[in-house]
Amino acid sequence: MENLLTIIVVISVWLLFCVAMWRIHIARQRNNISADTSLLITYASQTGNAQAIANRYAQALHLSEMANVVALNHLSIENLSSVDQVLFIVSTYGDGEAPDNGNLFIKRIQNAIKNTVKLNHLKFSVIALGDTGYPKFCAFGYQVHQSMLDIGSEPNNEVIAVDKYNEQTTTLASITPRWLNIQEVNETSTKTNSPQYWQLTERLLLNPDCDDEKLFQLTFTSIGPTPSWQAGDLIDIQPHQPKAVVNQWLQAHQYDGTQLLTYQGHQQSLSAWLAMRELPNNCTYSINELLDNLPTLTTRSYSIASISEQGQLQLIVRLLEKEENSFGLASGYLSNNCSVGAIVQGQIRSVSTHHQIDNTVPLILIGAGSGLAGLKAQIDARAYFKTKLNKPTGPTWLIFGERNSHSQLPINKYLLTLEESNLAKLSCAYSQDSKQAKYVQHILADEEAMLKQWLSEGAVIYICGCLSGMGESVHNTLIELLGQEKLTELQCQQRYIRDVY
Ligand SMILES: Cc1cc2nc3c(=O)[nH]c(=O)nc-3n(C[C@H](O)[C@H](O)[C@H](O)COP(=O)(O)O)c2cc1C
Repeated sequence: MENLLTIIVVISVWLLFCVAMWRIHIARQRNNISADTSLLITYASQTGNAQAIANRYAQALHLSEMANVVALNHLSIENLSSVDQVLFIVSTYGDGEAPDNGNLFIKRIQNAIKNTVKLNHLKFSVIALGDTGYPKFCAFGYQVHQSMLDIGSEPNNEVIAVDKYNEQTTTLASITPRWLNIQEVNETSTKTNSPQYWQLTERLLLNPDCDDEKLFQLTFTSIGPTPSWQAGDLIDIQPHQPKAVVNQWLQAHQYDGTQLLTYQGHQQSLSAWLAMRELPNNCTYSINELLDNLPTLTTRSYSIASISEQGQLQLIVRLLEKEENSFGLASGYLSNNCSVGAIVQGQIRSVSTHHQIDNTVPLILIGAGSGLAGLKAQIDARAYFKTKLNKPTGPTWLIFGERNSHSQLPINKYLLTLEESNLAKLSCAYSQDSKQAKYVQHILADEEAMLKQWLSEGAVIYICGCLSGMGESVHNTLIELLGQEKLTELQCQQRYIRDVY
């Protein structure tokens, strides 16, 4: 008996020792970029693409994500001094600007140059993500490249500019600089997702009988097991052309839409294939050349409005009306053309910078219109934490802008239930109601004292909605009220998070 007790005590002490050593090892990895690292991968990413690529490289090159991958704002001159090679993977945001987690880097390099620092020993490559639809294509990537030249580092190659990166269609091989030795990059082991399909089960118009652009809440269930995601994640939806557009195009170009075509192992009618393709005015391809030559429509990203624990995926989509009866491709597809019961292809994109919110601290949610999606997911996450897991949560303050205050509108009914069920303190700005239009930034200015009080209690600010207009006005108002320095400090502490598009 005594022997058995001794054995149990020895095993327990050994286990405790192992756990302690493991925790020390993890803590070290978190705090340090290891000194003997010769390659560092750094990313600046607003919506998760550049970060996902950085992690795919780390995986493919058998590097530690914790020790070798770092957000650009966390990359110090000392880190750069201690490595031989740096791979920058940076996207461009706003109007040719840096993503929020990379916006301190250029200044840091410029300051180092002023202090006569040189990084001559260092070689680097920049993979720049962007979209040619924006006037300043990959501008931030080019700025990073130039800054590194200015500080004396040697480029391995020109900037690799990637247009409309898509995890499903852009292979690592096609964007990898040659020196990284592509042989080592095992594509299949680093492909994270296979296509996901969702059935539309409900479409609810949130603002009926209004003159405004229509706002829809869409509910989907997953085909197959529900994948998991967190509040703050996005979904990349594959849009489809309206049927009438495909038929018109087929007729104009004299193709038979009913003809069955087999492509990449799947067979369906030409009409079905073309629904997902760009349809140019001039097209002289033979029917068998079409699928190799017409590009697939670019996916569109939407903030997810629910959490996976609810077992369904929700989106809140504003129908973009271009001219009478002509709609935005993706919003038209989701709001008009795709019938309830239809299957939609959509890939969840994890955005880890949106995840790091401690449920116990106060949360200030700010947004307008379809930005309700990202805010609702945060509220749902807190509600789940509080009611299902029985854990204490910090208070939530929702500052929200819509056009019409009519209390019978489903959107306003939803907002009121949040207050009634104590899920959030509510401050609404309605732009079309009062004599003087009111927007969310006006609420911030009116409630300056309360805003500062919440921040002094450790609040996180989370913004979701359109960047031009709401996002920029809120950003500028916060600078006026708090000062640029304080806002940068909040950003570095992950307490100012923007999910704006
Ligand atoms: C609000 C917004 C602004 C953008 N501005 C630019 C831009 O000025 N130039 C550009 O090349 N790409 C721009 N993009 C495209 C992104 O760089 C591109 O989608 C990229 O894949 C995003 O990568 P990330 O997820 O790592 O942030 C913008 C995207 C968004 C959502």
